[in-house]
Amino acid sequence: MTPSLKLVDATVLVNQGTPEEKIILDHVNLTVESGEFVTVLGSNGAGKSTLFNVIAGSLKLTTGKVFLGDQDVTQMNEIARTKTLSRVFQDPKLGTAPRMTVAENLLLAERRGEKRRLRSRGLTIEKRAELVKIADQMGNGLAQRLDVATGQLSGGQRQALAFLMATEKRPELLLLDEHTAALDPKTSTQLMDLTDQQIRQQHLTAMMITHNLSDALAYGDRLLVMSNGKIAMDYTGEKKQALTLEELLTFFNRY
Ligand SMILES: Nc1ncnc2c1ncn2[C@@H]1O[C@H](COP(=O)(O)OP(=O)(O)OP(=O)(O)O)[C@@H](O)[C@H]1O
Repeated sequence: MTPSLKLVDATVLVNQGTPEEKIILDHVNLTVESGEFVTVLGSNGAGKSTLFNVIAGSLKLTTGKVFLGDQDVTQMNEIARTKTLSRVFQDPKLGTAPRMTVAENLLLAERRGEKRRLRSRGLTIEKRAELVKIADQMGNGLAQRLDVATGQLSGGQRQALAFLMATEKRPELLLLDEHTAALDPKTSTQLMDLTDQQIRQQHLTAMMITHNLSDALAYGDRLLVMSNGKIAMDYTGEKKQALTLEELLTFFNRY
């Protein structure tokens, strides 16, 4: 089977030719198989967001290649890549349109990567029932707020909506960029459980950046640790299962 993601010698050099020249992604080779759920850890400035940015196309590689499925997307811009991948950010304001209602946002997400414009008359009784069902999966009152402008939602509801929008139309690759970090512990746990459940049920390929070591251990079937723009550790299968919090802490104290 074709992997969902392949990075070949992916390198980003910034401020080229100046005293501030720096490699922020250092010859990274990474293959993520279809259906894998990968958690990504690393200290501040380790290169986690840079890794996601080059995958999503918001940052161009200096050298190397990015493949999504069997397609070489190295030269493809960020918007074109949204046909294949979706991303949820830490900030609940990103990923949803604040003046549009929850229902309108969900309708828009159904058409991710397509050129067709949103038609408000598209919300038939059947469609509404379908959206209620989708929003109800969160169990946080989102389903009762379909006609509310997204800007009026609580941070947790908005982040749940952003997650649902990212997965409503099945992405080839789902990028979760500290998507629970801005939430209170209870809401964060709720969204993390929903995340895991959706990834498993829909057999999604997902990568999740987190600073929460326990979440990185508890979720996913592979764990990457980034350091200085490189993948310093890559734990899969039984090695990931056997990994302990103490070992991870020891690793972090060393870097
Ligand atoms: N466009 C850019 N130009 C110059 N330097 C950059 C650019 N983007 C990132 N960097 C630098 O690259 C390094 C890695 O940043 P990155 O945001 O990927 O780290 P991170 O692991 O996501 O950190 P955090 O946990 O703080 O979000 C940092 O030193 C950062 O300042």
